[in-house]
Amino acid sequence: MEAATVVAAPILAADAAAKALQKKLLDLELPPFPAPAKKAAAKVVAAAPKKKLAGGAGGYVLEDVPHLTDYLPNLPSFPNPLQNHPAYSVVKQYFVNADDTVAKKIVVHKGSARGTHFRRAGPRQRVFFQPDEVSAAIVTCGGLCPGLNTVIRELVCGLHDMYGVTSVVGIEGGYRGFYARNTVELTPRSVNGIHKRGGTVLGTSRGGQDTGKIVDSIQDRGINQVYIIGGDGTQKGAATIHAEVQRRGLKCAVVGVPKTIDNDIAVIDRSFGFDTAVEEAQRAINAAHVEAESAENGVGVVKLMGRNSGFIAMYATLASRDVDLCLIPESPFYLEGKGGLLEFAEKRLRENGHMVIVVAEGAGQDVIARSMRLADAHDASGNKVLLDVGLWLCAKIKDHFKKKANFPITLKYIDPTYMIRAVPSNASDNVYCSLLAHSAIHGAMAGYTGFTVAPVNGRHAYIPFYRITEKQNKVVITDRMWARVLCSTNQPCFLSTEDVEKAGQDDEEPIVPLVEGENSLVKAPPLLANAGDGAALCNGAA
Ligand SMILES: Nc1ncnc2c1ncn2[C@@H]1O[C@H](COP(=O)(O)OP(=O)(O)OP(=O)(O)O)[C@@H](O)[C@H]1O
Ligand SMILES: O=P(O)(O)OC[C@H]1O[C@](O)(CO)[C@@H](O)[C@@H]1O
Ligand SMILES: [Mg+2]
Repeated sequence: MEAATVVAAPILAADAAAKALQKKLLDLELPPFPAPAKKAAAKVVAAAPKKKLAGGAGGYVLEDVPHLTDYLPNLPSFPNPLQNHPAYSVVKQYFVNADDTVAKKIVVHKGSARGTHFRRAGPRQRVFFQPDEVSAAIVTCGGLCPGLNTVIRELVCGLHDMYGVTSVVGIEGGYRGFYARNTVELTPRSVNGIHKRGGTVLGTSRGGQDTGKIVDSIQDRGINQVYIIGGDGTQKGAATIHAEVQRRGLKCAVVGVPKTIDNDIAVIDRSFGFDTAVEEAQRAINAAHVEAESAENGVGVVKLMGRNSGFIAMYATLASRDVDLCLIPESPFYLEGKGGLLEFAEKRLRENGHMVIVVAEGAGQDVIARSMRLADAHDASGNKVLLDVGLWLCAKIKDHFKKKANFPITLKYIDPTYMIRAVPSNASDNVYCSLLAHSAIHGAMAGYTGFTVAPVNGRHAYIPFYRITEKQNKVVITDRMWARVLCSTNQPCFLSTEDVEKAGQDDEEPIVPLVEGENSLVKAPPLLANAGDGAALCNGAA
């Protein structure tokens, strides 16, 4: 059962809309919390999340996150110990204002509603945990990602250095570690230097998410802050853990820290480790380019990670500028015939004598499955096991040119998939991970729970789990960023009008093209006035 969603009202009808909204929100109040239950008897089935919405003038909507006092109304609060911390005492406005929020959408028009906002992350004046009362646990789940160790380190050190928390344990081997393994004690000393290593010192896994047993373990061990680092699957697991913790009436903050090399988590700006992965991918693309350039009709093929979302391939392509063709899961392609991949490869080789192809591992899965008549297989977490698009593509290209008289090619295949995620995070990801960990700690100490922390439009925010898990972040192929890729590679877009229409169907808000004099504020300069063809093609680039 899902609570009603509030629709943002236009700014012109602000007051009336706000009143109607307030009335709706009153109806959405959480029901009184049931008496604390002991343990779940059988398998836990998560209830649909109750949305916590607050409305304001001009169609403003706050999609708030749960707070421990929602179901434990008499919890005492304490002054934040940070205000006596020598490092922070000089900061003029260290605590965020109680009503600070972060806008989901920052490009607006004169008549736009203010729209969805999230609670701003950061330290609060009052906290709901005494330092010596906190018993924190950290777990990492899903695939590896650069920066995991940095987040672990900063959670331990941040809790210790900012709030004086000394009891932190690590759960080993992902979700199943809660009930199948002992915990490891984490201290600033034991985690010192781990940020310089790839992987996760806690270990990770897929599958094994048994909510009942996990919450039993949380309850039995007296854990009252859980930091869960992982991707979309992990955040879904965290949502069910939070729902069960709340059902049992436990004073335990459940905090999600989003991790995904694929950058496939919705709403947030980008996920940690992504920057490092793109940088690492450059090394493989460079190698492919060198190999291709040095051979007669050299073809370099690089396969990069990206199960359902092609961000790594897209950004690596844009960064490199040596790529002739970028294939991602979101953009279908075909091999044979007019406008197909093989025709393009032939043309590019005739023009340049070499070419580089970057392919995301999730690209072309339908085409391969059809050609091989294979049944779906899934991993322990339920993710589809991918067919090897890299090997398949190489075989198809080789076959094609073998049949051509006087067109010998030299093809080199580079598969650096695990190499780009098993490295330590770079400097920018390290700073990002540190801030993320701090924001997570401030939220938990302030009593917030059931949230994922991440930057939204450059500001850290607390985002309800349902917002993060309801859909995956994907490359929008009708957006300007993908156009920039096509513009830089000059590859065919492979799309029919039907494909383009279908691609636009998932867009959250309908795109209204600006028409000069009608809905545009500024009279647009004529295209090509001061620019070359390239600039006109990429017109509108932000
Ligand atoms: N719908 C779900 N509900 C509860 N738990 C889930 C769900 N989906 C996945 N999980 C659990 O979350 C953990 C991680 O999931 P998964 O293997 O899909 O990786 P992820 O967190 O999505 O990270 P990534 O995809 O970046 O590797 C696993 O232990 C899995 O069992
Ligand atoms: O082989 P594993 O560990 O299941 O991970 C592979 C998957 O994990 C990811 O790196 C996401 O974390 C995907 O890009 C990739 O498909
Ligand atoms: Mg995932």
